[in-house]
Amino acid sequence: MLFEQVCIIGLGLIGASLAQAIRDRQLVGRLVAVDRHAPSIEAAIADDVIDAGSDSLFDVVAGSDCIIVAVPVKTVGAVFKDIEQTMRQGLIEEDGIISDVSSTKLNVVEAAKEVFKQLPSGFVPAHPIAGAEQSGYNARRSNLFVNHSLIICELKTTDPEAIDKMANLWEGVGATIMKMGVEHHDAVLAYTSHLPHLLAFNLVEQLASHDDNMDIFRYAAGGFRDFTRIAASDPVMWHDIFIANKPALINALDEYSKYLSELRSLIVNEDSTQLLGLLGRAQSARKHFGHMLTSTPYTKKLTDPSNTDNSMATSNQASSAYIITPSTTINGSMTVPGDKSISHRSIMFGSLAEGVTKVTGFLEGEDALATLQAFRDMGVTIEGPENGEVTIHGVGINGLKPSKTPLYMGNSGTTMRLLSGILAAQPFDSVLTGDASLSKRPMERVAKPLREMGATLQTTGERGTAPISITGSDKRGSKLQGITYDMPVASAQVKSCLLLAGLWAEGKTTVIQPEISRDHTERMLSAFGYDVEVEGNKISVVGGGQLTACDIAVPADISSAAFFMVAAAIAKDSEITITKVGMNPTRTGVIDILKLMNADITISNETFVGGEPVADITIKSSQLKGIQIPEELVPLAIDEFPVLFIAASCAEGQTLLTGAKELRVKESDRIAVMADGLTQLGVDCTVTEDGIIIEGKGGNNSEAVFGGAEIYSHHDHRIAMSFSVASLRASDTIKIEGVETVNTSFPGFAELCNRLGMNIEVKSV
Ligand SMILES: O=C(O)C1=C[C@@H](OP(=O)(O)O)[C@@H](O)[C@H](O)C1
Ligand SMILES: C=C(OP(=O)(O)O)C(=O)O
Repeated sequence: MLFEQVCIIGLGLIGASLAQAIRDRQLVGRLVAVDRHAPSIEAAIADDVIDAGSDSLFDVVAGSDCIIVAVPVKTVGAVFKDIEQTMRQGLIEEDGIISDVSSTKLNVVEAAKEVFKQLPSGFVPAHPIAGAEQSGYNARRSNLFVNHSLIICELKTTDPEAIDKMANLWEGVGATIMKMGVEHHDAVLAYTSHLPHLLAFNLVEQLASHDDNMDIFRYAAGGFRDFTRIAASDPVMWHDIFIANKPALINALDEYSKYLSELRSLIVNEDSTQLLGLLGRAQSARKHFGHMLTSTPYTKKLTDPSNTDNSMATSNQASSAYIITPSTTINGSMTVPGDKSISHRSIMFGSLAEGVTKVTGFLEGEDALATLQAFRDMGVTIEGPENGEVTIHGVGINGLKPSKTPLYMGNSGTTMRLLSGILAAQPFDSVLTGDASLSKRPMERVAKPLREMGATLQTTGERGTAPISITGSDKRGSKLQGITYDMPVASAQVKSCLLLAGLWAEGKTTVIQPEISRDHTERMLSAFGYDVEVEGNKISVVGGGQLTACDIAVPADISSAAFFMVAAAIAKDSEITITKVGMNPTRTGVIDILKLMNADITISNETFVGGEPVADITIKSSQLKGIQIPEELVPLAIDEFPVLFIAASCAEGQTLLTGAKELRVKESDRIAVMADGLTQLGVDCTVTEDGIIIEGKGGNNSEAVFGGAEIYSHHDHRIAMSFSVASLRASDTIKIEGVETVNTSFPGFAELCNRLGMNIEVKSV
């Protein structure tokens, strides 16, 4: 039993629901209640909700080790006086718990100070974020608090044990505990609850006072009804709350008036770009705030987006799994989603350009959506995405505004590293955060050269990792300087970060890459009319130029196509054609490697779309052989190695990969994680410092190579998709946990696999 006897004062909706919830779950020894309204007490006794009750505290309180005050805020002070007297009379212990459920907290704490002089050590101010338009004993619901937050305001004077006990009681009735300071509580509630209620009452009042109010109400459709639902709440209660939380509410109201008059002038001036920007930002913030809070994907449907404050999911929780039963062949013609690298850059360049950029084929996956959201947060008006179409109203090279909140990059290394370059050059400060996987990836590789350019930024994570905190040039007082940087690793992200910073730097910024890496930044700079000098592995830009909007057609992503290329090659009697795939020569390493492994690949319909080569790729069942992978191909196939390891397992003989240390710092350590999974599936492999040796089990495409296993994705989309492909040569079921991450680059992956002949069942876990 949590308490011997709990005494609830006030059997309104909250008090009665709490009593019923405690009773149903048998959490305490005895339950008594006080209410001035005798019928409520009588009913509660008759319904066996309480053991005893009265209209006077003095009749029933004796022996209570916990008192919960659930009366209107205005009367809390008077109730405290009664409680103080019962203490003095020795009816209850002085160190017993006294708690409340009031919507405002500063006034409750003040009232307690006034009555008790010294705040009792058992005083635990609490507030359940739950309610309904109905009030009174008869509206009670035993499940009212399930999955709702309960805020405890911690006071220095409160005994931590008392806080724990109250937290246990509320958890017992299903609530999720949150803790915050008293002032903060009142300010937060003023914005999230009190202001919306006030506005709802106000709008109904405004419409009701029109002469033609009946017509207005008769024709008022969903908008009015939705917006004003809460105006049906108890006026006395809300009157008391508004007065009790006056300072914080007035503050919120003043800010609201400012926003409203700005919105008014946008309409008066018919300023479409700004108006659309404001509405678009608000829409996406409303759509995504739940995802941001819970660190769940943008593309995942939340059951009740308005209710996410109650489900503080941790970002690395696996929420869905693939259960894959073996299949043997895969056939058909298909397209895969848009290129991730190009989609990111289309938003970045479009935002920084003068004019309107129209993007088609945009990848509506988590990573690219994180980039899009970040630029919206920095004041850019972006329409869409709708069927891959995005319209970006560029703000010009100096038009970004500081985000009001830290910029959340989700799982996307590309977003974080490229944005670091852009933001290091802005006049304002920024903070960049990411999910648990991104927060482990090295960020000093961009921070260090940016500092050489004169930027001020810190990787505030444990080991040179995110969050990244960037100080704007206004505070720093100097512009970035162009540098020549010899890159220690062949990374397109580092290269792009520095070239982007170079757009604002004084003089020339040159990056020298040890090996060729993807060149989408260079190509897109040219497409937006910015001069880029490319001499072999040396790329330079001169700061101070402008970007001019242009239309971008994003080709299909060869990194996504790679899964189906390997799938068709390792399966029997299979043939797949993937149409309009981006064939940028800095990305086609996967084709070269598969060809060296003897894969039957044909390229057709070669053409150019928006400055990038594209073609159809046809691949048939192949007798693959193991090879030593040429090191110069590594950066050109960097994201395709997980699935190439599946191909190597199905090849005849050994495959040796070297010079691929970079794989260890992707969304997961792709060498270690793939090796673990392959071993689980029965493939021999040896991990080396910069690569892997895989003993192919090859031979006949009709024979199984892999057994069954349960594999964890480690929050890495490419790991999840690669092991899915293995099911085409597996003898048993492969279960992959944590597949929600597939949405970062390939929404619709499982559906497409199934259409082509595989057996993937998606399960929520
Ligand atoms: O610039 C880009 O768009 C990317 C570059 C590569 O990363 P590195 O630059 O770290 O190799 C790649 O792995 C990533 O998926 C996308
Ligand atoms: C490494 C990848 O992406 P990023 O670095 O952008 O997270 C990837 O998509 O495989």
